[in-house]
Amino acid sequence: MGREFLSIFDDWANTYDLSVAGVDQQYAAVFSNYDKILDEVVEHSEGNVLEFGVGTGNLSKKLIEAGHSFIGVEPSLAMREIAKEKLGDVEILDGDFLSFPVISESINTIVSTYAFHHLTDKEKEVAISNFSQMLPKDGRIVFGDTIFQSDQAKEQMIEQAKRQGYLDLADDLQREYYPTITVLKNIFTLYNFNIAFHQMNDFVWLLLAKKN
Ligand SMILES: C[S@@+](CC[C@H](N)C(=O)[O-])C[C@H]1O[C@@H](n2cnc3c(N)ncnc32)[C@H](O)[C@@H]1O
Repeated sequence: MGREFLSIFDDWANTYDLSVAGVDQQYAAVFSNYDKILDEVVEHSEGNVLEFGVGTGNLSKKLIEAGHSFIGVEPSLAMREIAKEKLGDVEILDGDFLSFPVISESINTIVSTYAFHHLTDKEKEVAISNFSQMLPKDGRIVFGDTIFQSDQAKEQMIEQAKRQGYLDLADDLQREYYPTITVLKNIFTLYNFNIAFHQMNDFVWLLLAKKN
């Protein structure tokens, strides 16, 4: 469950860091301000951090450099191998948002960038329910991901991508489960979080949630 896009990431792993640098024109706007987005996630993280969808380890590296105790979870073997090359002796577990090894350390902040949209909205709710149980009072969730202000805004972005000839991007926006702000607000509120959103580029928003 939630792992149906894994082969895409196994294939993308070797060139992923070129994409985030903006080399792939189709995704340049999605990855615009990439470093700033990761820096903001680090800025809002506190204490022991658990990251999902580590990818090639770019956010992990910044969290470790900022002095956080860190555990990563990543389902793609190819991505885990690149992250381990980059990070050295760091714990990166084989797992995903819904299914991962038992974490015995107490966690203060759960983070993720460009990954939560791989879950359907129903699966997102299951994940947040579980994270709410894992986190203490004032525990945080800090996500950066593509989020839309409305279904209509999402449709407009898909049409714009088609007009620009960005057909991979248009397919991606239609295939994966990019949520609206309203859907996320409802889920996080239901599971006892206060939540705020900040827009980081035309696609990506920072989601800041604190457990009551
Ligand atoms: C676009 S990359 C983002 C990588 C990194 N977080 C970053 O910001 O550059 C998405 C990552 O999420 C991982 N992923 C895919 N499905 C997932 C799931 N269900 N749970 C956790 N991670 C998942 C992919 O393997 C990939 O490494």
